Amino acid sequence: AVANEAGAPAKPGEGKVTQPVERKGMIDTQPPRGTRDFPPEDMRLRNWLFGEFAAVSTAFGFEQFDAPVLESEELFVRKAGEEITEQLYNFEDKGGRRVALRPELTPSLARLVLQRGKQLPLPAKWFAIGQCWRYERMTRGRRREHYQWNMDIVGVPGVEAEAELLAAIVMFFQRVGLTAADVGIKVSNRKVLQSVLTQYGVPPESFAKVCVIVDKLDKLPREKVEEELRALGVAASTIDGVLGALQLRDLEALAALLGPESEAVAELRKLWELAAGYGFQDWLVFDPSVVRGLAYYTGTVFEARDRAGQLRAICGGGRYDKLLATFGATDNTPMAGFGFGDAVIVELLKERGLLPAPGHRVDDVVVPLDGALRPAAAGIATALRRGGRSVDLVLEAKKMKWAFKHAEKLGAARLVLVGTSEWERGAVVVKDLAKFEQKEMPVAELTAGAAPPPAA
Ligand SMILES: OCc1cccc(Br)n1
Repeated sequence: AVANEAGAPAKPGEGKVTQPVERKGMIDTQPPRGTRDFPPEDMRLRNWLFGEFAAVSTAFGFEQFDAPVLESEELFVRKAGEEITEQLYNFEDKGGRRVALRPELTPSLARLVLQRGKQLPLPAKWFAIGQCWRYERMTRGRRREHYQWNMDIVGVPGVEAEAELLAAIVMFFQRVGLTAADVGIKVSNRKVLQSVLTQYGVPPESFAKVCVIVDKLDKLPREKVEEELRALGVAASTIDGVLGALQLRDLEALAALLGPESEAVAELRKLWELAAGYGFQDWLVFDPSVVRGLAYYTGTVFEARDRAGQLRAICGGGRYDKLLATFGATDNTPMAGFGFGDAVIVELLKERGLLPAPGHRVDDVVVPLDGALRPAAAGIATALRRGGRSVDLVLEAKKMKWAFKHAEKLGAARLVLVGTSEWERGAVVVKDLAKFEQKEMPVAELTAGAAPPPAA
């Protein structure tokens, strides 16, 4: 810890960095609790995964945005008892401001939409890939950060938006080699729960809290859920009615329960019809027990799970038409979106043997065989780089044998040797490491593809 003047460990907020204490031994080289490093071999996998996220988002015509990881705490203070807000990574900064590391991206999106107001052409289709945080007591040893891919559609009231979002999720799964036999997407609609609660006379203001509690059904024993509902004032008979509705497993039974005028039934039927058009109906499972744990969902909700049910949700999302109103907006703007974390998907791909192992490789290794030729070698490397090649320029005096092994280790296609006698003839030696051929080549030929240097 950094000591303050008195030499005592600095207390939170007193973190003034003064004279570094005399260090006894090595610093702790591990990252902070609950966080991960991404050394190159892990960063290559992360770049591959994020590349797939971005490729799908682009295929759907979405634009990328980002916002600070640090947000005002007020963006996330909600009174619905959600785990995500109870584990907020929040603190007071040195200016006395209440701030938080974002636990999700949706509130930041809402803030940007409000910031733009009428200037934002609708519908807006935005995506982001951002690090999100939670502060969980390490008793459960779970991570405190993850990266989340979000896609959101602003300004489309119909389930056409949700169908497009589900199509993007399915395209991602297909791109990485998963099938509808591996993954199912459970779909429901919070209006199911809303209708049942209304039938039992539960006041609308309890709706969000009831959803957050009912969402715990697949994590907590039923009696614990019933206890939390009772504490909310939900009568035992209502709980039986609610839990009974959540056991339904087809739309016809739901229509029988909620009646032919039910909005939930109409929206779900429309969604299935659109899914058939896209061709991903096989991925969908109607499951009214899906409510999701975020208070602000108002309509469709969905989550993707491995069909074996061994893992936590791969991704989840839904419609949240009233979020802007909770931030003070006067008119409601329809919004729908999903969040897709970077952890469960990697576990699933690893289990299925679908995880790529992208290696580090370069196109060319350039090595001067004499120190006097180092400027020449640098010029060749620059020309090759301008021509789009990735080039490892050997920076120290090395023998050919070492350079050869180094080029092999880097998976290089060519080893370019800059030697005195060849250089005098305006040439270099190029070893093709795939064909095991070697030939002398004029520098002009080797660097022919190079773009001219930028105009001075
Ligand atoms: O999905 C909940 C969540 C939020 C922030 C960080 C982590 Br790890 N997990």
